[in-house]
Formats: sequence, structure tokens, C-alpha cells
Amino acid sequence: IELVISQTKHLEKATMYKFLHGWLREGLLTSKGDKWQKRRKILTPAFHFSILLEFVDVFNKECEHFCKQIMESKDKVIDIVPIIENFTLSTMIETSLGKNLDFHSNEGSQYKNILVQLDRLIFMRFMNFYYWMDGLFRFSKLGQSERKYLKALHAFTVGFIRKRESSFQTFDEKFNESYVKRKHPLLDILLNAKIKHGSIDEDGIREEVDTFVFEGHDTTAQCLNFTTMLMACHKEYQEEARQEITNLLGPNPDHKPTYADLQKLHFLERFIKESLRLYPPVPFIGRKTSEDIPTKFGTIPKGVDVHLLILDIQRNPKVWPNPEVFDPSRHLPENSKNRNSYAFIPFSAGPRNCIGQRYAMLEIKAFFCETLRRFVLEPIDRPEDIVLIQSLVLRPRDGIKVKFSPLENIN
Ligand code: HEM
Repeated sequence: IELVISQTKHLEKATMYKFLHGWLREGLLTSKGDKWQKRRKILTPAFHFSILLEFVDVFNKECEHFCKQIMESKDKVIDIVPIIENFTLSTMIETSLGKNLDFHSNEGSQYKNILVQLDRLIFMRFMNFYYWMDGLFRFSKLGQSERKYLKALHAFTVGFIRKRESSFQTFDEKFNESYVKRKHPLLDILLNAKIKHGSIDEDGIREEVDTFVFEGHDTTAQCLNFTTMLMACHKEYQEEARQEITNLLGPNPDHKPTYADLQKLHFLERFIKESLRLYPPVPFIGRKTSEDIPTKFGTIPKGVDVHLLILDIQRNPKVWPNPEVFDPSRHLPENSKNRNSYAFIPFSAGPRNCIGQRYAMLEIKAFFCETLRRFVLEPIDRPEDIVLIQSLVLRPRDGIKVKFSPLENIN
């Protein structure tokens, strides 16, 4: 695994990524060579800590909205999957496009439905070998549906971009005070690159916006779904996480965490890592080899697809004793120092690792700062009840039900 992903040689993605090309074209996730390198350079500043700092306010606001929905719901046993997906999609739209999208509005519900349909169609194509052939797929009903949804999605994305561009003013990219004061959704960094430097055009911006929405919201949503279920199932760990949060921020959820606070939640971080070990939202990735790779087991030839099965790697009993047991202490520094660093790769590793890793961890931690200070989570669905399916991400087939008991009723 290390030989394939740690080097800059094998950066091209495997053949199966072609199923995403209609949607993302050649955005950061699917591009290769010079194009990928240039884009990574343009996009890396979008995750500078000064920008993430601002995003924490958005996460906090949306976390509060999430909890409000739960409080207003009559039934406290809730299938968390749809509301968590709305939560991560809202934060993604706001931080990447600088826009609030209401999913009850016509625009919001249509946009969300398109994403859901495309995910479903691409998964169906992936699962049916005949549809792997472009010619057959193009003339199939599935192919026609995909074209219809892609056209609608791209019209939405271009609309969002043009609207923001119409009132956009370029800015100085130096990380000085005025830069930090200004909120910079991802789209602004791309518009600046287009207008100031001509290093990207409108099609390129669209590729990247679609890539971020695709890669950023569903992955984080699935991590939150599984982590919330695990919190509910492990009362003692849930209490430890709540203690850590209240020791740092106090019991009142109106006292919101800052970027710096979120760095200090070490137990919560280990809890999330253990959830990512058992339920990696991206359960496998693939590369095409650009030259022969000699390994101690034999040579992987040039030009083949290599699939790296993250879920299996992270449940390998030779590395993770009793792999099915949920145990956050596996991620204590003293317990991980002798472990091969490629045994835990939920965000991949090497030069093509996840650019949004820190963003995702901040969002997930902010979510628990809010929910654990408002509710006690009790299990309804448990890991043994969940049927996992792998669509574009790893997800629970039938949702996940959790009971939310308001903390004030318990104390
Ligand atoms: C828990 C949440 C997340 C997980 C588990 C995750 C996982 C991954 C993995 C495994 C890859 C490598 C994919 C491959 O090699 O094919 C990846 C790449 C990527 N991720 Fe994430 N991701 C998460 C959240 C995010 C977020 C929040 C964003 C954006 C804000 C994001 C943006 C990207 C992009 C753009 C790439 C492509 C990077 C490149 O090829 O240079 N991800 N992610």
C-alpha cells in the first residue's frame, strides 16, 4: 500500500473512477498529471487554518439548527441519516459557495434530489458489469437518466458561480489581517484564481465546486452517522466525551467551541478515529500503476488498476487484535507508535490524501460539542443491526435510529 500511495509516481486514479467523470469531469479527485498538480496548488490555501477558523462558526450555527430540529420533533427516536445528510450538505454549501440553501425551498430540495439520484445511478452502473461499457450505458435508460440529472446539476452549479461572480471583488492572497477578516468560501479562492491569474476557467471552477460538494458532504455525513450510533451504544465513552467537552467549554451549549478548543478534544478525536477505522466512509480507493512496482510478494506490473481496500486494511486482525471491538484507546500515542502508518488510512495518505481532512474533523467535533451538551444518546440500532452498503460511500442501508433524551430532563 505504501509503495502505491506514498509516491508521486502513481497518482492516476483507477479505471472505476470513470463512472464519476460525467459528474466531476476532471476535478481534483479525478484529474491526473499536471492538471491535478496545478489544481491542488490553487486549492490548498482554501484549507489554510485562517479559513478553517471562520468555518467553525458555520459548523456551530448548523449544529444548533440540527439540535433544534431534534428538540422540535415529537418522537425522540429518530432516524438520524436524512437530517445528518442535510446538516453536512448545508455546511458544505455555505463554506464552499458562501450560500445558505434551504432544503424546504424549491431550489434546495431540487438540488438535493439531484445529488441523491446521481449517487444512486452511479452505484447502479457500478454494480452492473454491462453498464461498464460506455456504448451500452449511453443508450440505456440509466444512461439517459444520468444525462438528465447531470444537465440539471451543472446548470445549478453554473448558476451559483455566476451569481457570486457578479458581485465578486478580487482580493490579496497574502495571509495578512484583511485576508483573515474576510470570509473566503472556496468559490472565492477559485474566482480569484480565474480573474486575477487566469489559472482556471469557468468549467474548471464548476469541476471543483461539484467535487467539493460531492467529496465533502456525504463522506462527513456517513462518519457522523456511524459515530453517533457508536456514541449511543457506548454509554461510558459517551460520558467520557461529554466530560471532556464540559471541562473545556462548560455545560452550557451556548458557549461555542473555537478552532483552538476543538484541537484540545483528544478523547473525542480518538473516538472519531476508532469510528473511522471500523466504518471508513470511503471504503476503498484505486490507482493505476505508472511503472512496475517490485514488492516482496512479486511485481505489480505497470498499467494495472490497484484497489486498496481501506475497510479490510483497518479490520486486519494481524494489526488490529479483536478488530470488531470498538476501542478508542487503540489510537493513544503509546498504542499506535509501533503500528505501520498505512494500517489506518481513512483519509488515504501521501500526496493525494484527502485535502478536507482537517475540515471534516473540525465539523465532526463541533457536532458532538453541541449534541452531547444537549442530549443523552441512547441506542436503538446497534452495529449488529446495520446492513452496510457501499454506494459511492459506505452507508447504512436502512438508516440508523437513535434516541435523543434532552439532558435537562435527566439531570
Ligand atoms: C470523514 C470525512 C472524509 C473522509 C473519510 C474522506 C476521505 C477521503 C479519501 C479516502 C480520499 C482519497 C480518495 C482517492 O484516492 O480516491 C479523499 C480525497 C479527497 N477529499 Fe476527502 N474525505 C472526507 C471529507 C472531505 C471533505 C470535508 C472535503 C472537502 C471539504 C474533502 C475533499 C476531498 C478532495 C477534494 C479529495 C481529492 C484530493 C486529491 O486527489 O488531491 N474530503 N477523501
